[in-house]
Amino acid sequence: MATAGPARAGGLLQRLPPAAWRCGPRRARSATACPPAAQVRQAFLRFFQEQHGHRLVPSAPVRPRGDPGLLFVNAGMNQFKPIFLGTAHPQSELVQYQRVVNSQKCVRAGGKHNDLDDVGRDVYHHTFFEMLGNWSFGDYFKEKACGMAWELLTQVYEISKDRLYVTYFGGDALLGLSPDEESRDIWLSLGVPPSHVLPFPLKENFWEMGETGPCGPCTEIHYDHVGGGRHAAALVNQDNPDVVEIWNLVFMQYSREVDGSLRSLPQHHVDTGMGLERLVTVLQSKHSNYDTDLFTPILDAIHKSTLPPLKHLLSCSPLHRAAGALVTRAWWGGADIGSVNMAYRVVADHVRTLSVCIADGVYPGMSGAELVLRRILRRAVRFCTEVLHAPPGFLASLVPAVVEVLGDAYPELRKNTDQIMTIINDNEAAFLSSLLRGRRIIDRTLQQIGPSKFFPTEVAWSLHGNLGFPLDLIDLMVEEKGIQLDWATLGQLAQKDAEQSHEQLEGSVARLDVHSLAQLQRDGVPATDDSPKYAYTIGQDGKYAFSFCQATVLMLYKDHSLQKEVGAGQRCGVLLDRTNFYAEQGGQAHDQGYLMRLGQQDVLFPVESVHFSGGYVIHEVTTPETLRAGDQVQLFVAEAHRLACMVNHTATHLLSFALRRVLGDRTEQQGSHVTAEQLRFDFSTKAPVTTQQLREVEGVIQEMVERNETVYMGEVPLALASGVQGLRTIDEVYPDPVRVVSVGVPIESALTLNSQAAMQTSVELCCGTHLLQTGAMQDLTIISERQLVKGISQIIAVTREQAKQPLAAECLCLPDSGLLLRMFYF
Ligand SMILES: Nc1ncnc2c1ncn2[C@@H]1O[C@H](COP(=O)(O)OP(=O)(O)OP(=O)(O)O)[C@@H](O)[C@H]1O
Ligand SMILES: [Zn+2]
Repeated sequence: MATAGPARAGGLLQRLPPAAWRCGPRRARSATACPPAAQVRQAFLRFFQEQHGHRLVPSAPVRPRGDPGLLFVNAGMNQFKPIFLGTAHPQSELVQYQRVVNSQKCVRAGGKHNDLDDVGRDVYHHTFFEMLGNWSFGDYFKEKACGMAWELLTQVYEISKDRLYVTYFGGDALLGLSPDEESRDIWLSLGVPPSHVLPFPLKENFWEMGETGPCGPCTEIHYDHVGGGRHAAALVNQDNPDVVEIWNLVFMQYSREVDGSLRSLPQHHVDTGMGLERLVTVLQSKHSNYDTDLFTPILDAIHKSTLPPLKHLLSCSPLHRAAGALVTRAWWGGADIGSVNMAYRVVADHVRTLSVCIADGVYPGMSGAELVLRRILRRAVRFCTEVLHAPPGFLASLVPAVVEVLGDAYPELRKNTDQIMTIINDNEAAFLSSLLRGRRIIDRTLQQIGPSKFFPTEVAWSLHGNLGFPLDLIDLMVEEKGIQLDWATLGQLAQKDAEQSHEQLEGSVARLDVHSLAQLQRDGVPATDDSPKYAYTIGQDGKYAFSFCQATVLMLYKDHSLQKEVGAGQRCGVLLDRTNFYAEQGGQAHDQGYLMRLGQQDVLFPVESVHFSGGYVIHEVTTPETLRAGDQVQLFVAEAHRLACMVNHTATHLLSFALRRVLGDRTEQQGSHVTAEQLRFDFSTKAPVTTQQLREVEGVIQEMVERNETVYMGEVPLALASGVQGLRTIDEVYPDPVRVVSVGVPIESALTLNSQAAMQTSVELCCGTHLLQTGAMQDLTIISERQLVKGISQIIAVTREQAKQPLAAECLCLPDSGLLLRMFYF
């Protein structure tokens, strides 16, 4: 399909005032005539949705779903990763996506994409930003993608063409990759002058998802903020604030293999991302993102309540940036004008990030994304207090300004404003008091070490780990006394930490890669029939009988490839036509057990883990003997372990219901994890939970257990289930049809229109395995309840015999983590 002409583009924006788009850099600069950011965002979405048949998909929360390698959602493509990897559930909506458009909340403040250090120093990198993107999943490719991008920028947004430069992949001899001449020629054919079409090497113009996985050449669009007929090609990709990348179009056509080689992907995809803040800066004829209406209300709010004057704030010349870089090391001792400007930018940026993260359920904490958020908060607090001399509570007071800017696009901010402010205030108070404590520890240590060049590494590491002190802050504090941190040793410790968490992540996982998944689909291998996991009954005596399951080995998976045979002593994934093993998902631990080859009763193949990927269940085993495709196996699930998981999973549903009953309807589940030993349940609550309330919660559960209520389970269309009032869902992507679990009320009654059942008992969307009657739970005891942060609590509970045992009194102290911990002794 040819790209739409100007007439259609004009039609697209017909509801926008014509003047709104007439403030390009070469036109009159009038703040009022500039398109507000909201219109810019809207025009992007409408262009792809209405003119080019894309489906509008809402922004995913910034807390990643099912991607343990990722701290925050950092690009629009994250939520579509299962499509690129081929792991999307065959019954999920994802597999139907062909053309998609969205505006994604992104955080780049840790992990691979970490722009934290640039924030405040330049005027176009933020820790939180919005990425506008359009996607093709096996649909259009390079020509249409470039054509639409060019049309949007030059005809709809009316950006002058002579300010735009495009880059393409210039090839890589080592990898044997030729230049992406296809993209180059497309740009030329669109009328971009050859002097504006520039080749760049792998580093700039080849995009990779990670060390392995989908990748491909990209083509980027850069904008020259100076213009005036100059030729700025030499400034492209030079980190020059005058010539900035605005849009990146990635063409996913390869996958990087473990051995470093590249293989063609089964399907070619387009993944694009344009920073809204940078685009709005261009369209509002500004030079700095902080000068646009995405930031000015926040900067005004800072200005109104702080003493230092707002000077040169919005223009960040290279000179200013250099000054900014210098003062970061100096401002601890006192403020200067450069750091005031930087402080405004840092605080405005960080309060946006904090607001968005907290609204999406990431709270400042002790590890992973939570820890990163805590550092962001502490960095913001330091700038507020040390540079802007703002009183406690100042940072949180900026949240309404953030909500004013972003609340229409992301209503969750409006919904959670109070909670965001409370959490920021609580954490600020904890930090300020730990600053005092840290200062005392540092002073005492300095007195004790006598004449020494270095500050003791173990003290610094512990201040860093336990009190959340940034190492550079400790460095500045000891530097005043002429002492240094031993950065070499600290670097080794940090490296060790990173390696450990990497190993934990990579360790046990047996997941099918994109090629194997595509090959299985190509070969017509059906998704694993795992319905036997639900095949169990309960006898008169209340005992559970699990049905027997026999299956055929369809394929083995080892060294990232599908194999027909695996020799003895090898660790591999076993793909069967059917299984009764529960694969780790939905917060429930995977089953344990073993496989046995038919007719060979003396050789057990213990199952170490069970994973689910693209509809296939993979059993991870270390083979005691050769295993081949076609072998018949019997499956033995460890029944006691499975039953314990079932008890605890059903208990989790009852707990969720009972908490809502006792604490009110606004109690929302934030996360849960069910193992055979215990259950963990995180939930939001307005006020701290009292001991009395916890006893009531246990009482509600006890009644449901004593009534030995039937647990009804069944599959229903997702649309039907999600419309039910009071139904418990968590922000997960559910398959369609979806499984519903209802306690005491048959599914049909629970889901009828106007049914109050979901308000009066536990009705949840859930794929877990559950008891058939609540009686087997016997008892439930909450063994700990603690507040993770104000507004979010975590309960750990045990059931059956364990619930009846008296607990040993134990006192847990967390070093100044801002956590309130309570243990209950029964
Ligand atoms: N930290 C950020 N703050 C604001 N916008 C960003 C940031 N990082 C990326 N973007 C925007 O998202 C688009 C796509 O992201 P991509 O990963 O290609 O950027 P990038 O190559 O990291 O950008 P840069 O090289 O400028 O840091 C960019 O073209 C830019 O407009
Ligand atoms: Zn569940």
